[in-house]
Amino acid sequence: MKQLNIAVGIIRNTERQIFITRRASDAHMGDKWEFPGGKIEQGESPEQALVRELSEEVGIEASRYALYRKLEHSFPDRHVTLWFYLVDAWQGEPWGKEGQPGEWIPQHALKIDAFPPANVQVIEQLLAE
Ligand SMILES: Nc1nc2c([nH]c(=O)n2[C@H]2C[C@H](O)[C@@H](COP(=O)(O)OP(=O)(O)OP(=O)(O)O)O2)c(=O)[nH]1
Ligand SMILES: [Mg+2]
Repeated sequence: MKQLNIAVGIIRNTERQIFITRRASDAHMGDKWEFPGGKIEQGESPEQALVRELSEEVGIEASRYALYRKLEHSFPDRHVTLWFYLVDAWQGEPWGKEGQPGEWIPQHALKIDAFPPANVQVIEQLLAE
């Protein structure tokens, strides 16, 4: 079975809004909302992958981040380890650089069902803050 390590950014502004993006219809977990991020490549640290993915996907240069939660999830075809980082300082303004929809949403308004099942516990943690 495929084993993937994924670095993910929970980009939060001073108004406690979080920037989320929508996965492409034809991707794994298509049409689900996500925290931007992607695969940690060979030789990369999770932090390096985080900074690279946020630059590629939403056009920001992350400058302050801390590990918020690490979760494992088995999908029918793959096992993923997700490293969720809270990102609270960056340069630039996030946008859907790869053509994906993106929006700021109040932290307390996150919807568990809108995200992949691997995200349940991290969304619960954010909602409980
Ligand atoms: N980015 C992101 N991926 C998530 C989240 N929750 C979740 O289950 N995933 C899963 C979906 C995918 O199987 C995997 C992320 O892979 P990805 O498709 O974003 O990988 P990537 O950006 O490197 O893109 P590529 O190699 O396909 O071009 O993690 C999430 O909140 N954010
Ligand atoms: Mg990605």
